[in-house]
Amino acid sequence: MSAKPGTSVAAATVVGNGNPSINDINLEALSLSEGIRESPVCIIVLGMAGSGKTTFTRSLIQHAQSQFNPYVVNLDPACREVPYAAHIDIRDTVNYKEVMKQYQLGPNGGIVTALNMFTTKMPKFAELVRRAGERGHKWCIIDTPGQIEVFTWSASGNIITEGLATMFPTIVVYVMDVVRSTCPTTFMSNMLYACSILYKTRLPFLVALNKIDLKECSFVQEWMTDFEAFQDALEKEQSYVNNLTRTMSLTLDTFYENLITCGVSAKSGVGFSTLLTHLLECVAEYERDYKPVYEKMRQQRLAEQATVPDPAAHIEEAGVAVPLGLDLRDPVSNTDNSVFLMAPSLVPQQLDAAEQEMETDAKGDLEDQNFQSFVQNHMTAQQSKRDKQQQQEQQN
Ligand SMILES: Nc1nc2c(ncn2[C@@H]2O[C@H](COP(=O)(O)OP(=O)(O)OP(=O)(O)O)[C@@H](O)[C@H]2O)c(=O)[nH]1
Repeated sequence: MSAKPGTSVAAATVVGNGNPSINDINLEALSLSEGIRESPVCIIVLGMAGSGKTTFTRSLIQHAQSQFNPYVVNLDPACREVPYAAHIDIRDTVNYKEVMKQYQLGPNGGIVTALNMFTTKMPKFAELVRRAGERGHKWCIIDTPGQIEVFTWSASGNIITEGLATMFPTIVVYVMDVVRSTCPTTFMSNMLYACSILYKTRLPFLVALNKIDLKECSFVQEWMTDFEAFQDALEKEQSYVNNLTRTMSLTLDTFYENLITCGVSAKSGVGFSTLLTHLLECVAEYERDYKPVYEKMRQQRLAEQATVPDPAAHIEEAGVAVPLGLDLRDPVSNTDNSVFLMAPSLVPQQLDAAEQEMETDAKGDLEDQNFQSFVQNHMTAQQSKRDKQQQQEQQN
């Protein structure tokens, strides 16, 4: 099922290949200077590729619909289709394939750059989320790209997360595939990743143990709470990293203590009513422990924005631009095919099958004609050669 066209965030000018900064978000201009709003609560859905983020987002929307009327955002520029109706869809703003083509990038570079470009529209994005809150959307659910590191370790992921957290209550849901975590070492690496995201985002964190229709998640919860049980599981595995895993599990003890986990099946919808309760706990946690920190951050930003230095004043300190190894050009300003703002109706359509066939036929005809004239020329040349030979023989 494909989503209905979302709202396009692009409207402003193109900024090179995207050079966003959190300071670009002018809080005063966004009518967000009064303080962190109560709603919508932003729920950022993260997880390893294939863990079930998109399916989870769809289920969460369904379960939260009546109570929280979620506003939905898709930030994965590379997905072909999403199984829910997104209010904002990055694919309506940035043409990921065109980004790859124009900047000569591979798939991951394309996603990062597309996200960077989207982030240059962060003020507009924040404004849309604010207005959604005023229209009665109590939650804003944000689905992120398949490649988790693209979001968690990129400047733009950081700007989006931090930007939202300084304007709205924000929490992170980490979707974990329980089926893939049955091996203690894989479980441990997944947990280390979750832990690193927690430290990086500094936001309330909920682990959704997904796919419990395929595998019960009690073993994961047991490994988190009972060190001996995890050691026993580890003993059964012959791996050279066992010692490291053992040490890590001890280190993560404190992390587990404060972690909220919930078993769900994004496919069947099992566990979602409990998950909603946990999400509300996370919101309370944000209000209690995190809001003061982010409130302080926003005050600092407001103060910084009030005293914006004149860039011209520091012109002498500016360095000299060094050309990059790659030929990174600004996107061609071409109305036919720009990387920015490709609302579905504006995207140059692929030729349909009939048109392609006609084009192929026309090409075929031309090739035929060329070939015929080549043969004709060849034969004429041969004939004139033979005539010349005959003339010479007659003269002799
Ligand atoms: N059995 C079962 N399958 C699931 C569940 N959740 C997701 N899946 C399947 O897992 C696969 C990946 O799901 P997606 O929702 O696309 O996962 P994703 O994390 O968004 O994937 P990427 O964005 O491509 O990384 C799909 O085949 C889903 O049908 C679940 O709860 N149970």
